[in-house]
Amino acid sequence: MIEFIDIRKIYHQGEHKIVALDGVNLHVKAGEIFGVLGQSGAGKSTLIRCVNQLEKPSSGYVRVNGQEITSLSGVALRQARQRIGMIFQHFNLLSCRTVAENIAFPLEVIGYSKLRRKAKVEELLALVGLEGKANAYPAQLSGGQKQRVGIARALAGEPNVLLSDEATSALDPQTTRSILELLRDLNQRMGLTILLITHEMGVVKQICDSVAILHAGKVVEQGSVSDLASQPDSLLAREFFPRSHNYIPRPGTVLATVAFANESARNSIFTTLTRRFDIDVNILNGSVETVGDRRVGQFQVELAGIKVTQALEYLHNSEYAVEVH
Ligand SMILES: Nc1ncnc2c1ncn2[C@@H]1O[C@H](COP(=O)(O)OP(=O)(O)OP(=O)(O)O)[C@@H](O)[C@H]1O
Repeated sequence: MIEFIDIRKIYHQGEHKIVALDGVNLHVKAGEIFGVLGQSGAGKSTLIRCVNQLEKPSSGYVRVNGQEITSLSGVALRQARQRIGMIFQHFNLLSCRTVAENIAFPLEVIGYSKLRRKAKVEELLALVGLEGKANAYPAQLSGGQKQRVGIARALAGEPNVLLSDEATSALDPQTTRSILELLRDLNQRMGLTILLITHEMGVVKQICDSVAILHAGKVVEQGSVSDLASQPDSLLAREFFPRSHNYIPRPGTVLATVAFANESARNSIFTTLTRRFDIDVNILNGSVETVGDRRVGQFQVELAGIKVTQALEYLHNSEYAVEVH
């Protein structure tokens, strides 16, 4: 659906060269919610803006809906962009236009008649839960309502791809959750492919199917969120399950991280280890998170007893991932 092929982007500032993207290869599959996570300056905005050509890559290609968008210009680019909606951190609404007029704006540009615009705006208002707000101005809306207008406007041209540029970063946690729920709902009901950039782990946790972690213009990890979260040594798991590095194993004990991606497994494992291998299990730290429809967890444990090696082997051979420190 969206393919980034060896994308490099270099900005020139006087004598200085800033390498914002350094050989990015990614594949966003149709119908998924794909998150790009990274710290400030990692290159996230540059990357997402390459999809609709708000930024031209210095080299490499971007394919959207099977079409190489990087080679398009003029009318062909405008038509391709119609299939790609975008929402922004600060909503980018026109303050002098009502909600209905903001949503109708892209429809005016593509030449819808007044009657068709009215019907489409009503449909979009209902879709984002803003019935009754057609005549309000942006200044009269809450942040969450403004983003709903942004989403309705982005969907006006009936895109099959939605780009989200830190769309919830300016919102409080509860509003963030409701906007993410709306995005998930649109993704499921309309089969909308969503590419979002964020610096918030909570966003990835709540709605992303896949994730790429960007660092200094390079992808340093990518994959399915639940797979990465259940690998003890992935960067994503390190973020999901912060570890304490203060534990010094007591003599004769082994310090290990045990990860799992199946909640029913967790309940009995430490009891099983104790009974089966006659070892002591001291849980030092750990938690369980909901990731998509899976419960994923990690525990740091201290193991003591003669059969610790056998217990670790048992874990390795079952549905746990284990890292011994
Ligand atoms: N128009 C520009 N001219 C020069 N340098 C730029 C330009 N846009 C971005 N950069 C630089 O490119 C790098 C990547 O910036 P980008 O905005 O893509 O990162 P980001 O991960 O989105 O950061 P943030 O989360 O702070 O928005 C940074 O070093 C930034 O300073």
